Amino acid sequence: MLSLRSLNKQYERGKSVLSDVSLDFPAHGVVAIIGPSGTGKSTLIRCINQLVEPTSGEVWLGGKELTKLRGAALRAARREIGMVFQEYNLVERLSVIENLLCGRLGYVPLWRIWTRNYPESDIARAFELLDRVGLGDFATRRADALSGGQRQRVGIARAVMQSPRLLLADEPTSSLDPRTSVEIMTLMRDIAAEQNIPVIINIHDVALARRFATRIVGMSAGRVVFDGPPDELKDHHLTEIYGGSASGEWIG
Ligand SMILES: Nc1ncnc2c1ncn2[C@@H]1O[C@H](COP(=O)(O)OP(=O)(O)OP(=O)(O)O)[C@@H](O)[C@H]1O
Repeated sequence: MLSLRSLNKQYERGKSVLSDVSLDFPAHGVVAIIGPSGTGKSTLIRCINQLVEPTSGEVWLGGKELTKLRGAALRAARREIGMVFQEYNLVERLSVIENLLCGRLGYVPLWRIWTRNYPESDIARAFELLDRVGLGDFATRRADALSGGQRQRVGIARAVMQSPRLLLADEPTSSLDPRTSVEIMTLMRDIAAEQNIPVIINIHDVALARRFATRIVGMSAGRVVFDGPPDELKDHHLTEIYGGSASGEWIG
């Protein structure tokens, strides 16, 4: 479904942030990408939807090479990839329901956005999704009056409004308390399964990755050093990914 071939990224000449990353992702399931800070996880996720342009290598989604696309063709391909952000990226002064409708931005003509004249079917879908993420009573509330967990629920619903074939999440729980983090991971896993799409999540918390992922990709210094199911991720892999740690407190 999604295939990364020999991806390399250098923001500065001679300094590789991603080195020869090749991964194939299936059409279902939760893949967690783990690794220490600065190891290139966000860069990898952003190379998938081309928010970051790889220095070399290929990204294929559903038979299309995204790395070759430009302009309107790239925008159309990006619509098929939903993204959930650590800091939610909501439009703070807009209502919750309008934030969801922003997920249709790539699909409806701009005049409809400017005049806030969305198709009835989009509005109905937005209300349906709001109910699904447990915020049915919050439609008219401004985004800046929500808690972090509620914001992330809106972020997830907005991403699903795009009708994506793939969901990416960049540290979606880093700003949340442990209980809310579990709720958000549960929601992402379940909603992706309901939509029949895969989800790829960058995550610092190894315990959450183990609990929710069907597959874990471990990165170190821009390279993939582990790729397998959670029960195959052993302490020596974690040592390779994170380096030696006396406390081992990150081992979930
Ligand atoms: N736009 C940029 N320009 C230059 N360097 C960048 C840019 N974005 C990221 N980097 C560098 O690339 C490296 C990898 O960053 P990246 O954000 O991908 O890592 P990460 O594993 O997601 O880290 P974290 O877990 O802390 O978010 C870092 O050294 C970072 O400083």
